[in-house]
Amino acid sequence: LLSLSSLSCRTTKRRLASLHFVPSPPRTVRSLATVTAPPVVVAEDDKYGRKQVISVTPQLYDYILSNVREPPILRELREETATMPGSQMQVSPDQAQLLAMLVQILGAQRCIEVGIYTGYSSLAIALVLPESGRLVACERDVKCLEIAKKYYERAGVSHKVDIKHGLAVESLRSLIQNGESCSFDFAFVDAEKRMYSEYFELLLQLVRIGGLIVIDNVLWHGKVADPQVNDSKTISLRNFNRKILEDKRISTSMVPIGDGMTICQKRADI
Ligand SMILES: C[S@@+](CC[C@H](N)C(=O)[O-])C[C@H]1O[C@@H](n2cnc3c(N)ncnc32)[C@H](O)[C@@H]1O
Repeated sequence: LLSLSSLSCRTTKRRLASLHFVPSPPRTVRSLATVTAPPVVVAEDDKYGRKQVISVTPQLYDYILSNVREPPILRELREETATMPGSQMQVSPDQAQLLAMLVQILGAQRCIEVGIYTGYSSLAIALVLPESGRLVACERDVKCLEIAKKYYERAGVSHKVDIKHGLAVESLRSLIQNGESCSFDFAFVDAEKRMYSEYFELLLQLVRIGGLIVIDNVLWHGKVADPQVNDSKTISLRNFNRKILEDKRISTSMVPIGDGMTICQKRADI
């Protein structure tokens, strides 16, 4: 989804105002990318311990993308989706690569996705699942599903994807009612932002101990860190992030990739 590099200049400038650039403060984010300043910032105050932090400028983000191995079928889907009228955000190629890596590291057999859209992230997951693996993928929009199904077919992974058409919360509840609790290795959440807490609670039942729940958009275009922004989605995400931080049932890491992803692992002692 939205790269941090494409945060609005207003938000980004505010975020960067407390930081000291080397060698000199940029006037805009674009000037960082195209003129002189390197994408390295050093925090000035003790709070950050003068730590060096990489800021992902457009130039650096181009470089990151040039180092992503994106399968041609995924690239085609991404490009077709981007040209659709009113197109929504897909995960970015670097995010898709990370999701695929996590699935492979886990040796996952059973995965869940909440929010397929046209299928970019779900296809990235299905491509790396073993032949015996299954991805239960939830989506309410039938038109998006048509595109996703077309690409699952073309990629030869249709047999690995079990589409649940409808509201995701209902699909997740019916999996629990069918006795599938603790049977999934990996879950990815990228649907209605105000429902994240509900998705998370249901997925925590469905995922096994040691399994992962990955949540997208946790930085919400930087708005979660801006006290001036208080719309309902931003407040929900802020509350969700706090809830995750305090939740002793999981280990967690917030990763500033794409629009921000939190990786949670279900702990043994819940
Ligand atoms: C940001 S898009 C997902 C993008 C997708 N992960 C990708 O990388 O291409 C969010 C999707 O969630 C779906 N969605 C939103 N609310 C939903 C709900 N309550 N139940 C099921 N799907 C939902 C939307 O229709 C939309 O397709």
